[in-house]
Amino acid sequence: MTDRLSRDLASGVLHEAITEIAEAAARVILPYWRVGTAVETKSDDSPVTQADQKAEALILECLGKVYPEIQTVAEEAVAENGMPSHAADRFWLIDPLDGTKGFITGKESFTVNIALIQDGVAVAGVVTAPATSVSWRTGISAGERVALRRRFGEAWQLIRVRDRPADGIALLSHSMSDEEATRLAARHGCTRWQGMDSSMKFCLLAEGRFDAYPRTGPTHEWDTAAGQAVLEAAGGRVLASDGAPLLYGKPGFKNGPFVAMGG
Ligand SMILES: Nc1ncnc2c1ncn2[C@@H]1O[C@H](COP(=O)(O)O)[C@@H](OP(=O)(O)O)[C@H]1O
Ligand SMILES: [Mg+2]
Repeated sequence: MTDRLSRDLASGVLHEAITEIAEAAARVILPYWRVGTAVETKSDDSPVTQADQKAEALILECLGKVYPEIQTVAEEAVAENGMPSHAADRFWLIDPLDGTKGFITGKESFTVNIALIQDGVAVAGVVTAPATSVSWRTGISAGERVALRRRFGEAWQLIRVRDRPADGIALLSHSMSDEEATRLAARHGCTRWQGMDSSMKFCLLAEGRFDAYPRTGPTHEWDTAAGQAVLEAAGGRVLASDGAPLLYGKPGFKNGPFVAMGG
């Protein structure tokens, strides 16, 4: 394809554009953090705040201006209007505030997520952590896809997964008991583990600070796509239970179990 989106994807312009949008969304979210923001409950019992809704509205407006022809699948729009019946060949997956439970209790590990899916593959993505003003994204260097990190306003640094040490450390969702977590980490060759909310887990693997993120419980595709794009660009992998890379545009935009790995 030789349309503008394809050219922007190949040149790196698209990766920079979605990062600007994610960082603008972070600036919308931050005033709602640690101020006792009101919490509503969605029909699936998960929490939502004005921060989620306002950040998503900004992201959809900005993406619509830059790439008007591309389908968007976004967490709060789905909660409001239902799941789209199909996925286009190319579409955006958007989670304006991943880790909402941690956000509400004042923790730092909540993120803004935007990913471009092409033929089922997460080909570009940005994850931004408003509380610490850090972004991780895909980019293009010498024609190759790379992973980058920066604090807002600072220069981008290339990041890469580390070779797995003998005493690897797993990152795990908080949604399990300590016994389950220890067993799950050991099953993936890790002697230690740490609990963490949100897609930041993928990014810390991409930076080479941790080694595996196994997930047995359900997630939606917008929870994982941007993190997977960053991790793969840093040399890592995200595998579904069939051992193949996790793909997107599945029925109900739902993921089964997966394991994300560094080096
Ligand atoms: N039963 C379920 N079905 C689908 N997704 C679920 C789920 N339970 C939790 N999740 C997803 O897991 C995410 C939290 O992951 P983690 O535990 O790694 O922080 C939530 O993101 P949100 O906070 O955006 O709602 C939510 O979408
Ligand atoms: Mg989420």
